Amino acid sequence: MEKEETLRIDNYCFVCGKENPKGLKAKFISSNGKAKAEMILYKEYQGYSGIIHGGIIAALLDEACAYAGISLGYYTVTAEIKIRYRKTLKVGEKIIIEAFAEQIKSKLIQAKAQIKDSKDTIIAEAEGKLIIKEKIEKS
Ligand SMILES: CCCCCCCC(=O)SCCNC(=O)CCNC(=O)[C@H](O)C(C)(C)COP(=O)(O)OP(=O)(O)OC[C@H]1O[C@@H](n2cnc3c(N)ncnc32)[C@H](O)[C@@H]1OP(=O)(O)O
Repeated sequence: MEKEETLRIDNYCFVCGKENPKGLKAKFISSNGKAKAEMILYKEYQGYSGIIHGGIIAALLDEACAYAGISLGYYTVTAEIKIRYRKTLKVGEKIIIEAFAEQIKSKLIQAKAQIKDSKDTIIAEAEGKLIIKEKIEKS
């Protein structure tokens, strides 16, 4: 049987990679199944004029879910993610991205994430199903 490829982090993740010059460079902090990041998205990430592209919002929510899963000690891949876009996000607004994850089966982590603006208004929410690929070895 073919051996499964291991997941590697090489700092080039489009959302969080410090070395990806074209990435979003989001800085997540995470522990105990929770993840959080704050950032501002500029014009480079808009769709319609002045409004951040929904695909970028989805990527941030997905990443937040993954970080929440990582903080439980697992590398995962996203099997499913459902996004609810509640308000448009304006270019240049500060946002807070938060996620919460829990392991509900041996290979399945369920995660919820949301993005709020600085007035605490929910911009978008997500529910994700993450499949555990491997346990993170502590170095
Ligand atoms: C720091 C960097 C962070 C980066 C974060 C990036 C996040 C991402 O973008 S990940 C990339 C995008 N996602 C992917 O590429 C995933 C591609 N899809 C796949 O690899 C597969 O379809 C995969 C692994 C999701 C499911 O594979 P499949 O062969 O169907 O599942 P399998 O391995 O047999 O099953 C595993 C378990 O998961 C369950 N499962 C699979 N899919 C689902 C689902 N949609 N809902 C619920 N459970 C599911 C199965 O039922 C099974 O459970 P059990 O062991 O209890 O029977």
